Amino acid sequence: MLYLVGVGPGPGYVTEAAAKALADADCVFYEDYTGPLHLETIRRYAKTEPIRLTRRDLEDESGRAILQCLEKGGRAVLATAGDPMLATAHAAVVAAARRRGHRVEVVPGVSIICAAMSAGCLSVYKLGGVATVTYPRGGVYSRRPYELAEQNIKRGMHTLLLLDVKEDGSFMPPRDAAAVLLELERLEGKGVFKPETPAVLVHRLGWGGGAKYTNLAQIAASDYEGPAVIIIPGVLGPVEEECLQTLR
Ligand SMILES: C[S@@+](CC[C@H](N)C(=O)[O-])C[C@H]1O[C@@H](n2cnc3c(N)ncnc32)[C@H](O)[C@@H]1O
Repeated sequence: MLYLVGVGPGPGYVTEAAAKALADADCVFYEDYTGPLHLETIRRYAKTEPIRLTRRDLEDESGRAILQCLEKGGRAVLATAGDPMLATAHAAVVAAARRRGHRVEVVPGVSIICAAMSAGCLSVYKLGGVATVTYPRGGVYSRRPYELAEQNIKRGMHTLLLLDVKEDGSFMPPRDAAAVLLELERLEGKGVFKPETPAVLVHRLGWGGGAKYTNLAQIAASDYEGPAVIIIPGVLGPVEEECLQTLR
């Protein structure tokens, strides 16, 4: 049996279901490339030493170590930060295990997507598509955040932007993300990401950070560290507006 276990955005968000899955497992694997994971928390519940898997182990090797544990009849856990299935490619691990006849249970965790909407006072009813702000690869910028925000804004929807993970595993700081968005504006020129564009910055949630209602120019000049998300609000309702003013 394989359990995909989400342990939430930071220390202290482990659910009872997650704790039980960790305690009952014969093999505990974790990955920390889709979000920062508090290893001491995993160790507190697991009865075996957790084994770190890289993106390559999971995406190119199809999680072979996990399958080996399952094939010996063991109960395996793959623990991730946040929710194990939101904004990750772990559905492939689920599919690979099920194809081999193993049962799989997903133990949902508090996702940064939910946590950021809550901390940022924004209604999930108006959440449009989600995108990731990435560093240019080979000098080329992904235009996805721009295109998506443009569509969402036309529909009055909020745009939640996750931020890139660097090669060394560290998280893109918000100032770099704002700089990328302003550069996309320079390339596209449709007025989607202007310096004065209002933005909700949610940084290091669960790790002593918080939420701030600000704009892209101020984020670009800030020294907040990642991990973080930036939400570009759509049309605000009066309650959202009132609550956001408390985050200034
Ligand atoms: C690829 S997403 C994975 C989301 C995760 N599966 C979840 O459901 O929470 C990872 C991104 O979420 C954001 N993130 C993760 N943890 C965060 C935190 N504690 N506070 C703010 N943003 C966070 C960062 O933008 C990071 O690059």
